[in-house]
Amino acid sequence: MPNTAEPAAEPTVEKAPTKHSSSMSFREMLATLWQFIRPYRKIMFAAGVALVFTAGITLSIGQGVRLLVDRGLVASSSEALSSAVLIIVGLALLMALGTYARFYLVSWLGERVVADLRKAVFDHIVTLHPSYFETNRSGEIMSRLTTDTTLLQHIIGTSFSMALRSSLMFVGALILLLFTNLKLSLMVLIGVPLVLAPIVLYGRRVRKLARASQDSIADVGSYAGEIIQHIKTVQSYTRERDEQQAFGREVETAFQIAKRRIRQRALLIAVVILLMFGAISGLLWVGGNDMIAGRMSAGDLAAFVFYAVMMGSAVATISEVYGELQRATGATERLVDLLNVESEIPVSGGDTRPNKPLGATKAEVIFDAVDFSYPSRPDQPAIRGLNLVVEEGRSLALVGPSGAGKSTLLELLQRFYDPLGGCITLGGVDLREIDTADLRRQLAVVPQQPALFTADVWYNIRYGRPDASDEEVIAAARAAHAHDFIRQLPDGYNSHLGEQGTRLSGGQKQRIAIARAILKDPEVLLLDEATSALDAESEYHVQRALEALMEGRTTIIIAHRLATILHADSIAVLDRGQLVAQGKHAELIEISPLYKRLAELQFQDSGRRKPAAE
Ligand SMILES: Nc1ncnc2c1ncn2[C@@H]1O[C@H](COP(=O)(O)OP(=O)(O)OP(=O)(O)O)[C@@H](O)[C@H]1O
Repeated sequence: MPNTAEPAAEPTVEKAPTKHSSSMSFREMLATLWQFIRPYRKIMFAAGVALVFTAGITLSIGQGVRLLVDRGLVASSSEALSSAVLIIVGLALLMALGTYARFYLVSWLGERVVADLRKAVFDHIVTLHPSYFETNRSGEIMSRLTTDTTLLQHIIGTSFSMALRSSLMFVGALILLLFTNLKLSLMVLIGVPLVLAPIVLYGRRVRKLARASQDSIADVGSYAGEIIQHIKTVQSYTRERDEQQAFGREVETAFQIAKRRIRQRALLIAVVILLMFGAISGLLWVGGNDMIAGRMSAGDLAAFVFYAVMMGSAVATISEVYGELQRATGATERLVDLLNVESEIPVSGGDTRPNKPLGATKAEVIFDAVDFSYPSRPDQPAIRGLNLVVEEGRSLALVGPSGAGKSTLLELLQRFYDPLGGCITLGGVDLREIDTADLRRQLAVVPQQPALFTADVWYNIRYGRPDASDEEVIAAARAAHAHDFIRQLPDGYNSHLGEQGTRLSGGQKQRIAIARAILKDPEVLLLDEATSALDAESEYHVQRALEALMEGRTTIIIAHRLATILHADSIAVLDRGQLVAQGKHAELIEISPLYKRLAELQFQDSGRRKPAAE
């Protein structure tokens, strides 16, 4: 059996998080897969029995052929012929039964193990810290979950069993050959490597090209995916022709690579045929001469050719499967890497059901000398020495120019990242000491671009509290000023919101998100007000809904509207990650030139609309 994927593969310990080098050995791959196969070892054992059984039957068919030729054909006995044919038919029947069991069990094993593996990988992915997804493209993670696992399914469900079966056939055929005719067996033993060496070596080259071909097809796919995703931008800038041409070039490149591959493959097939039939002819010639000279029977010769072909095809199968096993090593390694990434933020069970407040915890939020930079930009502090207190039940508006760090504060408070210096406390407890599920249970976020799932309104509003009753959902929707527009949707609350909620307007999406937050009834509310102006009516409803939601709750709101700012108990002005001023609107206009400028520029428009919102 092939041993390692690469000649220099040293046994590495797969510790997290390893990089993409193909350092996993074949043995390590087996050990990893074994962890997933072990629960089904009984099935594997049964599959093994079926495999040995069918291999044995296949080999004995050679003996049937010998009987058929010697006793039936050569002796011209129709009685012996029929019994030999009956034996062959009987063997075929047994083989069919055995093959049914083997195929079913082995394929079942492949599908089952990969289903478990997919679940394990997904279960792990959803608990990973968000910064992991900033440094790893989601497309790549998706491809591990689909392509890599599919490859493993093929390996476990097909290739392993083929390799095992071929090895058994090889050994069995060899033994039977040796019994039949020693001279010819030696010829075969020398001939098989001679015939197969060029095929195997050349096959490797073809496989490399096949991989390149697959990669280029993947490029074509991701190119098309991006264009479809941004179809409106493409059309509005009338870039259809350019995109068609660019896509055409990608497809042509893929075709050129495929052309090289098929040319090589065609050549390979031709070489295989020539070598195989050349070798068989050689055997027939030597064996035929032996037969004429009376040194062996016609049946022996027939059985001999049968076994020689079987041996040759067994070796060819093993060499073919060998390439696949190498690719499986890469796929397994990538999956193990993913499974080994440890979340930097520990996530506890993620059980969202109990919606209880933490005993005596007061919903007071304190940022104490917080320093933070994003992992992808370690040299650029996003928050610097920030001190901020949000008293329980009070609201704080965050204002500041773009990139000041407002969203970052909300992310830190949800513990998607940990501060590099200082600490953040909720009710006097450091966030790092609160179970993340408990922490997040007390928070609700209404983002600028609410995330809606491809499901109905019920599901989307219930997302933060799946056990809420229909009445509670409707009450939350009413409080969020969403009930009326939801009722007017084609199927009311049963209406599907389409992919990412695209069938709703911006203001409507926000009100769904507000209803979701109201239903969750959190201790602390985090709001990111929409920058894009809503129409006056939408804004009125959203504003009212927010007021209802903020009532008596600790609220931190990234504010873009004067109405919101005037309502807030306190306003914090941020600039380049630092707190530059804090107070009420009137004070800040006096003491903070930055705030004055922001108020003049940014809050002007909404200021004018204020009467509508009030
Ligand atoms: N995921 C991220 N990775 C790296 N840097 C980031 C990330 N998110 C934000 N930043 C950087 O951190 C700084 C603060 O960004 P943040 O999003 O908190 O600003 P903001 O005040 O919310 O701005 P805006 O009002 O435009 O949303 C910016 O310099 C930004 O480029």
